[in-house]
Amino acid sequence: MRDCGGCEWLGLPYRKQLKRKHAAMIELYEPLIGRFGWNVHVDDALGMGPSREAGPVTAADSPLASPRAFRHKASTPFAPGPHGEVRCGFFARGTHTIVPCPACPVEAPGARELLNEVARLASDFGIPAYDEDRRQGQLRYAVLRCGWRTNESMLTLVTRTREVPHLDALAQAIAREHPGIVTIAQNVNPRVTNAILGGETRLLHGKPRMRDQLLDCTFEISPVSFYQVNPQQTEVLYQSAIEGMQLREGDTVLDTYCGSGTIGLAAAASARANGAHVRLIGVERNVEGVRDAQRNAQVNGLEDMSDFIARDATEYMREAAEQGLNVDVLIMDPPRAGSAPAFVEAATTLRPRRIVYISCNPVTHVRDLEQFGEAGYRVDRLTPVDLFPHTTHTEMIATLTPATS
Ligand SMILES: C[S@@+](CC[C@H](N)C(=O)[O-])C[C@H]1O[C@@H](n2cnc3c(N)ncnc32)[C@H](O)[C@@H]1O
Repeated sequence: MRDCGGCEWLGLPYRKQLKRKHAAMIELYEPLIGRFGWNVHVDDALGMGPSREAGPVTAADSPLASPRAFRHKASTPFAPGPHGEVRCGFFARGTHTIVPCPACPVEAPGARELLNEVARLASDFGIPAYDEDRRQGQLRYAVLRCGWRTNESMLTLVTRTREVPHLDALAQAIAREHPGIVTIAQNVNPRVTNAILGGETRLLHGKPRMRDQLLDCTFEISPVSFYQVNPQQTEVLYQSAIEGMQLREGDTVLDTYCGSGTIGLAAAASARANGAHVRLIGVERNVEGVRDAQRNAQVNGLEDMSDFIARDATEYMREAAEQGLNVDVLIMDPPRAGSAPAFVEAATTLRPRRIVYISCNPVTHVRDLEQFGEAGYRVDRLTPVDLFPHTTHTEMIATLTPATS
């Protein structure tokens, strides 16, 4: 199982993992804190507790169980076997050699087994797996999303071309065996690339989106929209981010890099539950994500107070700064590359009362926070959240306010 190349810290006690992550974040953020003289320290890492109800744990808690079955997204590449059969598992690091994986302890129960069954059925239907070296064959990847608070799941079969003989029959066979799979989609990726998904998606079975729930909101997610992989810890992340927003009646909240709208909508719903009504604007460049966000606003009864816009976030911010848009609270959650200097410049021109900056890459986080520091913002809170137990990755939340406030 360890041949898969994932979960490099699986053998390390969870307490030690959390301590290491905390120590690594202190080392990374201390020069930044020192440079601006901010009165802030890096909080203890919020680790994964035994359940949602029990809440997060830190290294100080006892006992600390090692998290299991927390990844609600599982994927596999496919490759042809010596007899033309479809093989699946993980690519051995740096190669196109498939390492089989009968079961995975960190994925949702049954997820890996289902992906293995897809490979077996594809072999039975004679659908050829894609050969990365020869660039021939059809079936490239399968991506499975499993609901956390629902029993729904969604399977995406990624193929090299649109026309694939027997693909519909494969989808129907999977659906018959697994009624919980409410969506089976085909995604077409003809490119020579390491990216899993291509630009075209079509429905093979069921409904276009699956449903899940986070922080008492319901979210519909389509096959190509972003949705966090560890829902229990996503709630911890969002809850901590919402606390940092300190929303007030009448606030305008701008949720940038908003994916399917999950953070902003959860924040608006939480404010509403506390009697405060906010206006929400979400910006995301993935059109499918924006469509999901608009539906999610409706599903949660927030459509009258929210707008979602399909745009590049930096372009949107530049225009918003030129037009003097009123923004009270800014949420940022960019991909690993971080934000852009022009985004940060526009954000500081808009001068929101609070900025909550979530990052899956602390290195680019520090880089962007430095620019905020130079433009007159200070960091008031720095919280690591362990979204990815057993790996070296740490998610960070920074809360910023204008230094003169
Ligand atoms: C880390 S995800 C965060 C999504 C969402 N906040 C959540 O919690 O599910 C980053 C998102 O930024 C989007 N994105 C990446 N670059 C962007 C850009 N230049 N402008 C707007 N959105 C972008 C991606 O499509 C993705 O949905």
